Amino acid sequence: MQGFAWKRGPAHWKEVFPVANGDRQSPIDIKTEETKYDPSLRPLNPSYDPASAKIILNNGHSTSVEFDDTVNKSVLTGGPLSGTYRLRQIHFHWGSNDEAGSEHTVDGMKYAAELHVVHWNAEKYSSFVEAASQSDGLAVMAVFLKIGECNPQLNKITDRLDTIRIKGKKALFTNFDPSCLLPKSLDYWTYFGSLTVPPLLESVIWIVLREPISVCSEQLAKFRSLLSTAEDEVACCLLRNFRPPQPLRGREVRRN
Ligand SMILES: NS(=O)(=O)c1ccc(S(=O)(=O)NCc2cccs2)s1
Ligand SMILES: [Zn+2]
Repeated sequence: MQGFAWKRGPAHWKEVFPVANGDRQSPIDIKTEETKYDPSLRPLNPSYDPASAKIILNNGHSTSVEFDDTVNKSVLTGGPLSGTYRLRQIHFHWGSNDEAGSEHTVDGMKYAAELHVVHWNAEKYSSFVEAASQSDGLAVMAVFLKIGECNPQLNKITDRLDTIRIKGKKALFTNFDPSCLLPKSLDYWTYFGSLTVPPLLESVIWIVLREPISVCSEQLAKFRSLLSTAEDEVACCLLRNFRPPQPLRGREVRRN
């Protein structure tokens, strides 16, 4: 059934995952005038070991780089977080053209794409799956990709996509520190939300960086050339994979 919900798109996810209508769903539109400065928020402290990177994968819904999360080798601390969150994977969201593709929006503005750096609370929970069902289980750092200059760091990912075009394909991918995809400033907005894909679990502390990184059309075209279909299926390109903004339901968005 999950595959069916996926295929019919975000508007139908509530038929299989009723939490889609929950009161802490993601993404959201960030209305900058309504964000609240919080002096208790600390600087973000990502600390990643490039040796943690393991594989690059096409799961049919996005492309991800998966990391070794069996030990605290690559972690995120600081910011709004209590304790140490372990790096699990990174992935991207994009659209069918350069005018849309991000999941979060800023005062209604869509960026061309969005990078998600996914971490889990390994201090409190014994596995990623357990953490993913807890209100403080996951921490996802979101980075906007703004159309402009080609991003040489992003080429480390886009140059490998032709080897994982088909859904389910994976390839070795190591010696990669995702900090190379972060902007100069680590200033952020933060709010309590959810996974933006099924099962839409409301277990994510979102940390949205305010400064975007650049991406060019040619690099985005490589993401769109990935297939959402497996070897034995009629080929279908993964042209878009972003969920639109969801109701804020009274939540506060804080900034450092
Ligand atoms: N867009 S997003 O950052 O909200 C993510 C998308 C996929 C994520 S995952 O790879 O961590 N799996 C999430 C899970 C699947 C089953 C139990 S949890 S996180
Ligand atoms: Zn995501």
